[in-house]
Amino acid sequence: MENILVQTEQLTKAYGPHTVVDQVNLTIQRGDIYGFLGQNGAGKTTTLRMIVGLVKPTSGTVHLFNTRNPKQAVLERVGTMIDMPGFYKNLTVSENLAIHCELIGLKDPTAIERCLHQIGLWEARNKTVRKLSMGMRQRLAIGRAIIHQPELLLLDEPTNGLDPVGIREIRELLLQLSRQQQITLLVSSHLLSEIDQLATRIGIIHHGKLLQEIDTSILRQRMPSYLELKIVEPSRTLFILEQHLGIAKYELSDPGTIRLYEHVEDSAEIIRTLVMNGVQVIEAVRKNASLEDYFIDTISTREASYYAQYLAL
Ligand SMILES: Nc1ncnc2c1ncn2[C@@H]1O[C@H](COP(=O)(O)OP(=O)(O)OP(=O)(O)O)[C@@H](O)[C@H]1O
Repeated sequence: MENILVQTEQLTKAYGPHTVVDQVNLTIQRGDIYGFLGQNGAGKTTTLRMIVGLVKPTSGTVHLFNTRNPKQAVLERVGTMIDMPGFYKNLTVSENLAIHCELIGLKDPTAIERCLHQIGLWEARNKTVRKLSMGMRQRLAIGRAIIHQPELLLLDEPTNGLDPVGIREIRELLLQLSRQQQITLLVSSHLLSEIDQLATRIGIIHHGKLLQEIDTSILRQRMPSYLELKIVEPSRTLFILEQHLGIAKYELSDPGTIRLYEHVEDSAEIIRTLVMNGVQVIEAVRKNASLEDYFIDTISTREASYYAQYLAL
């Protein structure tokens, strides 16, 4: 129980007739980098808001740090960046942090300097916010959320609106906060590649329902590999695959790309048979299914889901 920082039970939010978060049971353990994945409007922000008490659930409960005083726990042990934060744009980075410390009653004289180093803005401490790049502003926002050294950090779409360099900087900062400061992270995102490179555990929310919660290490072990063929004549290729090789599990992802999920280890034999039958194979690569494949499969019709069957979910 000590290691469970957040646990929701049947957490539900309805606005009028619309249930936007629907009986969500989510668990975050100490040390997790929990990637909370969902498309726009899936219910991520509403769930985060309910966890920290900004929105009252219609039903269900949130347990935070297993404490009887969740409000105090939120103030002292949780950092949040849920709504796009405003800054005093004509004041410097340090001044903005100082104002924030005043507001939250943080008296620690070393807090600002420590925080500036953590977020990589020490050199930029005397710049006005107006002059910062989007990525630097986002780091400052994260700085505000961690200045009181929380154990748990909740970030809603922290890489929204950033360019690839900014995205990488935020990812590195979050990994560093997790590894060096031992902060547990809950990061919502619709950017799958981002979560893929960051999370130790993922939860997939779709139309308000938590469809899946799984450790990424387990997911990676279980993800099927496939052979991706780039070919010129798909119908002829499929005919040969089926008739000559007895392969039935495949996916035609675009007219010139076929993914084979069976007999992947026999790739040399497959290519040889295709070539001997006059198929022009432009490329053949063995790959592991990605988080994106898994996500799309999870939110699509579950009954027809190849991966769900494969993983016995
Ligand atoms: N205060 C509100 N009143 C009515 N509907 C709301 C309110 N807040 C959120 N919603 C609706 O709830 C649904 C879920 O919104 P939420 O912001 O939680 O989704 P999200 O997954 O965070 O998506 P996004 O990334 O677009 O913010 C949306 O359809 C949204 O319009």
